[in-house]
Amino acid sequence: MASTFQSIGQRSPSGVNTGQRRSSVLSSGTTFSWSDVSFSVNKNSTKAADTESTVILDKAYGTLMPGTLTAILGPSGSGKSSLLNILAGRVTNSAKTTISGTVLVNNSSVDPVENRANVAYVLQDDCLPKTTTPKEALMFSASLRLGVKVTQKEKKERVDNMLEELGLVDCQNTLVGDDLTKGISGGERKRTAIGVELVTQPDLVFLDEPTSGLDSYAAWRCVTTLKKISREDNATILATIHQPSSEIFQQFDNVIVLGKRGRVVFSGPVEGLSEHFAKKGYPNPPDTNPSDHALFVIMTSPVDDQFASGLYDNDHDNANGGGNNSNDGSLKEVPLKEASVGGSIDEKAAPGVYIPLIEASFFKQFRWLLKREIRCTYRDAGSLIGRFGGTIFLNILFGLIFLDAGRSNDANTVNFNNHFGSLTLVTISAMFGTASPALLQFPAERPVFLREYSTGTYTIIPYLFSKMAVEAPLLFTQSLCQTLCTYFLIGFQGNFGLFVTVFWLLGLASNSVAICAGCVVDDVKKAAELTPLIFVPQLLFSGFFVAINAIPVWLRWAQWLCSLKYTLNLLLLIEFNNDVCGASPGAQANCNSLFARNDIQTSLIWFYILILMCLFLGFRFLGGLLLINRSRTVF
Ligand SMILES: Nc1ncnc2c1ncn2[C@@H]1O[C@H](COP(=O)(O)OP(=O)(O)OP(=O)(O)O)[C@@H](O)[C@H]1O
Repeated sequence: MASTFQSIGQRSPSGVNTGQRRSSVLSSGTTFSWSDVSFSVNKNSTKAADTESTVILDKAYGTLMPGTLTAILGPSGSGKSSLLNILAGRVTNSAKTTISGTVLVNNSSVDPVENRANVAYVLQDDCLPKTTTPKEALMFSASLRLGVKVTQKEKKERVDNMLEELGLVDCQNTLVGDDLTKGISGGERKRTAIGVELVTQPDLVFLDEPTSGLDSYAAWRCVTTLKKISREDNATILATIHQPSSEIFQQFDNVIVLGKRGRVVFSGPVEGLSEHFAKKGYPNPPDTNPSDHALFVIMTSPVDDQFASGLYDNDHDNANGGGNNSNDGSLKEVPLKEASVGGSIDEKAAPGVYIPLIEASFFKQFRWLLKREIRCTYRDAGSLIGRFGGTIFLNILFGLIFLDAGRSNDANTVNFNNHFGSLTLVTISAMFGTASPALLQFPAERPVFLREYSTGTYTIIPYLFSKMAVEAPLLFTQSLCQTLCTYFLIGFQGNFGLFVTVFWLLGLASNSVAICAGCVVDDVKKAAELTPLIFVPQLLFSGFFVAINAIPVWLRWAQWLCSLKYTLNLLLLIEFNNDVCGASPGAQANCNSLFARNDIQTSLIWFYILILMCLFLGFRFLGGLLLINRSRTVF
């Protein structure tokens, strides 16, 4: 049961890593086949021998020929998406899942993970940036994914042709939008997602439910376009589909029907489906869509009867890896075991690693990403207003509540505590204000990154740099706004420029922590739930509620991870300088007590700055690693 994917880690017979051969090998059309593909889910998240497992796919097989459009059909939960994900290299063996089988590309055994870059994969969820237009999305994909041999002029032409072909000309300059922001329609969004992949003229295209959520006309139009592209570009296209109408079903050349117990019921030309069911004792009633009939039989007749009737014993038996369908729709046997000669089977091979094939240079990736990031930022006016409006409102409020608290540098302990308290609260507010936008936005943006990264559009470093290049000036402006609102009202006495700089450092570090958290969780709701876990410890180590010296020694190490603590150390040293503390012996005593309680030392100023920089860079680096790790198992 615990066998690994048989072809994992293998190279093609030529010794070339198949994940890096996008155009050279596949340009003349791709024959893609698979056999004995099994997938099971272990119930206890372990592969121990006694672990119960659920079989999702059992020795699935199929063959796709160049220039054909194939559908994967089956009842809900029959494993359509799982099969597509496995073939596209988006799912690998893990503690919870076991996958085995053989995948052949042009008769050479490949590891689907390494082969990822050769597959244009259109996800069920569109995963497009909401503040981009269809034309910009296609241009972004074409510019970064088509090699330097294609000139920018040709890329523009391809984009225009694709927009035309997909019927997106009228909405090419409308924002994509999302559930909350009105943009192009659902069908247009789906076609844009398809265009983003097809503009690179891939040989192999997989689509997960391209028609879901579309009305019947939009669905028909979508499938018709796919068929046209398969013919014109000699592309090999495979799509999972839910309950297609007769008109849509007839557009497909071939169909693979998944049935019960993870088994393949039928794999062959669309016209052969009724015949297969009739031969096994389930004749198609007149005027009934063969795909509806197939699903109806699978869902309603007793499973044992289905197996007893030989419904799953195809003419193209498993040993041969399934049937093969030529362009004219006729069946042709291809013995896959024979075809796989040259791709040795090594169960001990290391799991495949996806190394994206990047066509564009580092600077080109950075330039395009930066351009998009800037555009998305200024187009998302609501977020900008919320961010800066919130900062200004809150800090004016602090300023009014703590009005002149910073000017009372006398020996009075109450006044001193107000002065210290105002600085602490403004700093806490700065931490939340700079981290929240990233914490709430990044989980929503992450699927776009994962899709683009896994299709080799760009690498992680230009992505993180481009985000930083836009975020850093925004954080600086936010810090400046905050300081302007509080500094003069409260009457802080430290250096204004140093205040802004330290708040900015805090913003950079908090932003990194937020991005790191956004990499761990799946959605905005979970990110919001994670907020206390990230920020409450920061408050505990800030020295405001409890002095650092009062925290148990074995817990004090955690302060090293708290940017708030070092920001406060710096700000207290800037604010409670010689002018403030030296005003009277009482003021000096208060300052000394404050610094001693929180273990703050003037000689360590550069050390505190260094820690903040390390937190900023360290969490950013960790976020990058988490993102790469995610992209291995999730799209
Ligand atoms: N990683 C996983 N862990 C646990 N269960 C899984 C996993 N992947 C797939 N499954 C299960 O496998 C079954 C098939 O899922 P899959 O999404 O492939 O079905 P489907 O045919 O595409 O369904 P639908 O048509 O409803 O989208 C489901 O019961 C699903 O819960």
